[in-house]
Amino acid sequence: MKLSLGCIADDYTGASDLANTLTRQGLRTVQTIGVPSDDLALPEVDAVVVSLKSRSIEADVAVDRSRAAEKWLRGRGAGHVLFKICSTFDSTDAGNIGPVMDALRADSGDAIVLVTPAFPETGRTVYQGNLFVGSVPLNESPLKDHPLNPMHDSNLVRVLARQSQTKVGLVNLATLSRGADAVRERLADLAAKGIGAAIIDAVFDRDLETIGDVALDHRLSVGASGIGLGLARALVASGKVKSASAGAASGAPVGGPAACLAGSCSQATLAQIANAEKTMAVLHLDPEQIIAGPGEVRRALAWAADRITDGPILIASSSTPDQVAALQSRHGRDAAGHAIEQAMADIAEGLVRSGVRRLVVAGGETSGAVVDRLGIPGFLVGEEIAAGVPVLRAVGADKGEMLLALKSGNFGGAEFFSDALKLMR
Ligand SMILES: Nc1ncnc2c1ncn2[C@@H]1O[C@H](COP(=O)(O)OP(=O)(O)O)[C@@H](O)[C@H]1O
Ligand SMILES: O=C(O)[C@H](O)C(=O)COP(=O)(O)O
Repeated sequence: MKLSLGCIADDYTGASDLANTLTRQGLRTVQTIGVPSDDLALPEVDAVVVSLKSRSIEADVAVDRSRAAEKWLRGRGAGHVLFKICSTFDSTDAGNIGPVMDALRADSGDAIVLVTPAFPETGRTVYQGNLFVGSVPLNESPLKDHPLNPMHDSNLVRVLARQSQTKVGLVNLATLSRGADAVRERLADLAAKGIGAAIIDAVFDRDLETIGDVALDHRLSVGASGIGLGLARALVASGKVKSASAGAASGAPVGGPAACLAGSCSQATLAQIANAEKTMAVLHLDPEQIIAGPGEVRRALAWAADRITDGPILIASSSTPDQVAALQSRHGRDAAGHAIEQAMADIAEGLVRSGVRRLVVAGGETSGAVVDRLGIPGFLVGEEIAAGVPVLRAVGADKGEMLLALKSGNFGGAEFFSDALKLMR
């Protein structure tokens, strides 16, 4: 297998988001969980997206795991590696985008790295280096209340510079609008001044195509699904990849009971949970009881056992920002987050043990905990449920056929949970 594109994603929902984009742009793509073991039978693909749960861990561990993934991808022929981060640049001043980028840039030999989280299809645009979520700057969006990575500065040149060892520059929209050669000239100017990374503006998909053209001159880029779209279109346009049908990975229906787990506390997910109350049984977990001990997991599994054969269920730990802040003040941000992630994994394990083979998970860190606990080594990309969220068909799992959807906290429409289950048969 000789890859045309290797990708390292810092969370599992972001990985499936990118795998979805690449697939729809005609790249045969597989999403792996971690660096695949040699005995994992991978299909002939153009791109591999290695999912890591590295967004919110210690920076040095994130660097080590990302470099191991890069080594595996380069070893299978990937001339270009995309470090996939969140379209809302989820990170803190302690990292991990900057430290991982610095390490991968050193490995790649690139003088300068293009960086953009733009993903216009989901309302993520960058102008003068400032990230907008819909019509508001990042620091005025719901991401300011993220439980683990609250975002308080929309200026990504500043944000990345605080995390990185290298100086960070800007390629603005005016330069981008003059085309790929103008971007190349700007990058050369910045690199000549010792600047090792450049935030690049992007507002429309056509901007991403220009970025993708230029990015392929390099061995590394950093960004979200938008730059993935640009890279994919550039690979196809250059003839380096023969565009495959954008069709979903098909397979036999899985059937059986279906369940949804929500650990995301995003505004979008809270609304989706409220809407799901109209179509399925919903259990709201008590976060305090989760932290207190295993009783809340046992209660959830007993609740599920009474209902799972009657129709889909949803179990949510999600709370409002004020409730999240109060819990964190009592127990600590990381401790609370970890405890709840592990409880969701316990519940997922119990549901699968009881026969669930169709599982929707809302939240990137939550998805990481759940998928790791289920021991699923990889996914094929199925139909798109909503922008950035595909149906995933597990490959290599020891539990037989499974369908999952790993929903980025901020993605999906109002009826996402029922929309997903309609496509997960
Ligand atoms: N009620 C709650 N209070 C505090 N933290 C919570 C609560 N429910 C979930 N969490 C934690 O919040 C974090 C949500 O992150 P994640 O799953 O990545 O969602 P998103 O995709 O919205 O970022 C996880 O660490 C999760 O365990
Ligand atoms: O928003 C994106 O680019 C990705 O889908 C992503 O990284 C989502 O992360 P989340 O933690 O699930 O919001």
